[in-house]
Amino acid sequence: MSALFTLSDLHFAYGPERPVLTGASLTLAPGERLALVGDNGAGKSTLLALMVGLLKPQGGTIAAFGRDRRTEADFAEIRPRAGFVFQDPDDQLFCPTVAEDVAFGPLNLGAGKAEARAVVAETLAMLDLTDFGPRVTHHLSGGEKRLVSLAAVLAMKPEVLLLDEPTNALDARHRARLIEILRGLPQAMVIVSHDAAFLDALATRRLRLEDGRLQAIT
Ligand SMILES: Nc1ncnc2c1ncn2[C@@H]1O[C@H](COP(=O)(O)OP(=O)(O)OP(=O)(O)O)[C@@H](O)[C@H]1O
Repeated sequence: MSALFTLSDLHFAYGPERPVLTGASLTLAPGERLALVGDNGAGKSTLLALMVGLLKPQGGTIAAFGRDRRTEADFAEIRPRAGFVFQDPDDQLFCPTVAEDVAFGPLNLGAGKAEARAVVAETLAMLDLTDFGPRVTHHLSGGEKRLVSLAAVLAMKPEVLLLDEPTNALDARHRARLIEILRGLPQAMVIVSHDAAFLDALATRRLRLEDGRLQAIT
């Protein structure tokens, strides 16, 4: 089967002084749970942002879901299909309540109110967050916000998940539950994490980002 994402020879720098990516290439195949590791500041979050067009590479190509992607319209089309769970949930959640945050994506994709309500209930239940719907998002703990940001992305039923440090701020119980949930999902995913045991439990393949390039870890 063809790759979901193919990144070829990506070059990226935020400014002229220090390049972040200097020829990074990867493919993501259906069903893979690809771990992306590397030192702080290596460029892992930057790479995820490039995959969904939040940043534009200065060189190289990005193909996703069978087509080359260049323009903002190309990336607008793939963003709901490649759900990005940000490192910081405060960048993701902006509605007054949890239910509204989780409903936002489905409503934006054209779901009716009743359908969105059903997706919210189903997604919150899957993450053991059944009673969280009416909670004020802003008042949640860091770990709770992280789970709600995952719910908000899963509610869009993406074909690929891009997870940036998903275990940050999670206690042992929720971390174990997250492993169980992710193992049960059919989607291909890219997981950026410094949590080695978490990656051991999930990854089907690993890449290290070092000096701006990706290398397989065997
Ligand atoms: N908006 C920005 N403007 C300028 N430099 C940035 C910006 N965002 C990130 N950087 C720099 O780019 C480099 C790569 O950052 P990035 O967040 O992608 O690394 P990372 O591998 O995800 O790190 P970590 O493991 O610490 O989360 C870092 O040196 C960072 O300081």
